Amino acid sequence: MGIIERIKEIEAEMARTQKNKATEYHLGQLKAKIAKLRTQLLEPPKGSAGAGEGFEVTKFGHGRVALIGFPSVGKSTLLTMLTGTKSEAASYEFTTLTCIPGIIHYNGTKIQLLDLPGIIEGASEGKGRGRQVIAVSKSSDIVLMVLDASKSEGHRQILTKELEAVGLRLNKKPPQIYFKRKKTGGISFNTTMQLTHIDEKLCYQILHEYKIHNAELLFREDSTVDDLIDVIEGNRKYMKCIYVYNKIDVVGIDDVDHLARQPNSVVISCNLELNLDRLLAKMWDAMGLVRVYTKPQGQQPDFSDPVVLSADRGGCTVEDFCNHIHRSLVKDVKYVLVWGVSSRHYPQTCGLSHVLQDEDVVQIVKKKETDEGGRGRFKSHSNAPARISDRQKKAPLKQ
Ligand SMILES: Nc1nc2c(ncn2[C@@H]2O[C@H](COP(=O)(O)OP(=O)(O)OP(=O)(O)O)[C@@H](O)[C@H]2O)c(=O)[nH]1
Ligand SMILES: [K+]
Ligand SMILES: [Mg+2]
Repeated sequence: MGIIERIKEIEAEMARTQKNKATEYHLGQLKAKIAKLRTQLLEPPKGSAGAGEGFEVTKFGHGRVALIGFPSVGKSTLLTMLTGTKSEAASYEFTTLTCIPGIIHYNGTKIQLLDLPGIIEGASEGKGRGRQVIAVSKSSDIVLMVLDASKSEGHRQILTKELEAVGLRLNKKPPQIYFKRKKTGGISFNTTMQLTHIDEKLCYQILHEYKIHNAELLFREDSTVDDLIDVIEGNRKYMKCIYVYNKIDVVGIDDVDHLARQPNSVVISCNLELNLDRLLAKMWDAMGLVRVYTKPQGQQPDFSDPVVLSADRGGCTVEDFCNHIHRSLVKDVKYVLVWGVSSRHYPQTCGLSHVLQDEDVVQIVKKKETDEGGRGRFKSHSNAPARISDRQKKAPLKQ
């Protein structure tokens, strides 16, 4: 029996089983069995180059966004509208057969948008080009799930289920469970609060299913069996997703209003060019990009070419900023001056661990540069230099 048949069989057994206190251990075990099989399914078949075969597109720009959706919801039309790159659109399904990249220029940054073939129910099991599409979406920073506003609302759940089946978790935080495998010592089970969905016995049973007999387990929130399985599997990807309801030109105003009020959702019409600016703004917020402008000593900041950082990709500290400019820079940095949202004074003297925010201006002061030299040139910025040297005397900067 193949893996997919085995998953189907267990799913059928779960559907047959009544949910109650007596069956909860058995159901938990079945869930773990399915999770294990799904992980097996994700491993590329022997001899192939991997699940994303034929779909690889070189990463470009400051972030990557994937368009996921059923066929003919308007993904290609949207790519063409937002990037100017022409991706063929037509009224028949499966017009797009591969991955087509375009670039969005927004807020001085470049964001790579990927058009993909439509996926269908069963994509996670390899139907259509599901596996390749999913591999590409996993490589992106956020997902735009494109939906047809005139079609069933159930499509959103079906797609979410497909993506969950391959380990993608949309708009969810990683479970607050500490889990560490050990060589010896048995299972240590601890919680910081009362658990209402899971108990010690069930945890042991799940761990047993994974043949884990020595581990440390600490629950920091009221977790579920699914949370525990996610943590044990360890291969889940947590991503932000915006639900994009397209074709609002063909539905009534009440429906549009209803869809627009769903969380993480935006309603658009490619045909009428409605609300695309709102979509871009939401996308920008979800990506959490941090633009940092470099200010050479004694000169105006360079606002044309920001260093773009991201908390999800590499981090947003001063150290990350320096590494972005040059790998060897960090060791020469004495401190930096920061103007902007993240600074308490204008400017604030900061060390490498300071976390920068969008549109901060940063000036690097290197170790060999004398304070004397800096002082003269800082004059245009009020009394900044005097404050800096005073503070330095009092509290040495943490590096
Ligand atoms: N009414 C209406 N039709 C639209 C809109 N956007 C796209 N369409 C139409 O929807 C059809 C499908 O558009 P595509 O862009 O090819 O859709 P797709 O999601 O890329 O489709 P596949 O590549 O086949 O998965 C085309 O006939 C488009 O003209 C819209 O905002 N309103
Ligand atoms: K189409
Ligand atoms: Mg298409």
